[in-house]
Amino acid sequence: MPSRPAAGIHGTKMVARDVKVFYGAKQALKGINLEIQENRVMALIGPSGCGKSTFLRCLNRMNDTIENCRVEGLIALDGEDVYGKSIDAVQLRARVGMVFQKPNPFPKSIYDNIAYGPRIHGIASHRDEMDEIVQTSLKRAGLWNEVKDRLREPGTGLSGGQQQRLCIARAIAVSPEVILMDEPCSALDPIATAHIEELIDELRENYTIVIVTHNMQQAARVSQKTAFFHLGDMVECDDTEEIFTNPRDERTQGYITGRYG
Ligand SMILES: Nc1ncnc2c1ncn2[C@@H]1O[C@H](COP(=O)(O)OP(=O)(O)OP(=O)(O)O)[C@@H](O)[C@H]1O
Repeated sequence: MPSRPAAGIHGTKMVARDVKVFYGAKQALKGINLEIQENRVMALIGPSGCGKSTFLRCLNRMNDTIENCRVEGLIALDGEDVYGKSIDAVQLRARVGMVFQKPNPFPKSIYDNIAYGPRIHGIASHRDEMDEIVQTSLKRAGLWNEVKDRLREPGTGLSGGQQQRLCIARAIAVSPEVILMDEPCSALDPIATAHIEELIDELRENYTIVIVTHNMQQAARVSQKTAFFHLGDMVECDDTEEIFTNPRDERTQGYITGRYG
C-alpha cells in the first residue's frame, strides 16, 4: 500500500470566512472561520446545539432547504463562492455529498439507490457504464461482496450498517470531491460502527471528509483535524492529536475531559 502523504502538504479544499447563520431572529453561528484540507478527515465536535450540523449544512447549501434559515459570510470550494449566483445548488451537492445520521436509502432496489444520482446528473450513457458505476461505488463503500447477488432487492431490506454503507455508496456514485457526514454511526451497533470508521479512513485517499460526531473516541480514531464548536463559535481547530492531548482553550479542555456537554 502506498504510504500516506505527510501532514502539511494537503491543499485547502473548502474555506469558511466569517460565516453567520440565523434561524429567523436566532443566531446559530457567530462568524465561523475554518479551512478544510483535501484528502483529510475533519471532525466537528462540541456540545449539543453548538451549531455543528448547521455549519456542515452550509458547506453544501443544505440550509437552503430550511425556510427561515439565512447564511452570511463566505463558503468557498476550490476558491469559488458556493453561494455565488452562478452556482447551482444541485450540482454543488453532487460535488459536496452528504450522509445523514439515520441511514435513509430510497424505497428502491440496491442497484437503483446507487444509479439514481448518476441518472439525474446524466453521468452514465449506457447500461454497461451504469453497471460499472454501481459496482465501483459499492466496492468503495465496502458493500459489494455482501450485496452483489441481490442488487435487485430493496435497499431497505439491508441491516442498519449495510444501509449506511449503501448511503455512502450512493454519495460516492456521483463522484463527489467532499463527503459530509452528520453523525453517520449514531444509529449503528459497535461492529457496524467499526466498519464505517475503517471505511472513512480508506475514503480519505480519494475524498475530503467532514464528519460531525458526538463520540470523542470516534473523532480521535478517524480524523486528522478536529474543530471544537461551542455556543455558535468555533473555539479552536488543530491536529486531532493536539486537540485531544493539548487543547489551548479551557472550553475545549472542559468538553474533552467530560466536564460538560
Ligand atoms: N431548523 C431550525 N430552526 C430553528 N432553529 C434551529 C434549526 N436547526 C437548528 N436550530 C438551532 O440552531 C442551533 C444549532 O443547532 P445545530 O443542530 O446546528 O447544533 P448541533 O451542534 O449540530 O447539535 P446536536 O449535536 O444536538 O445535533 C440550536 O440552538 C438549534 O436549536
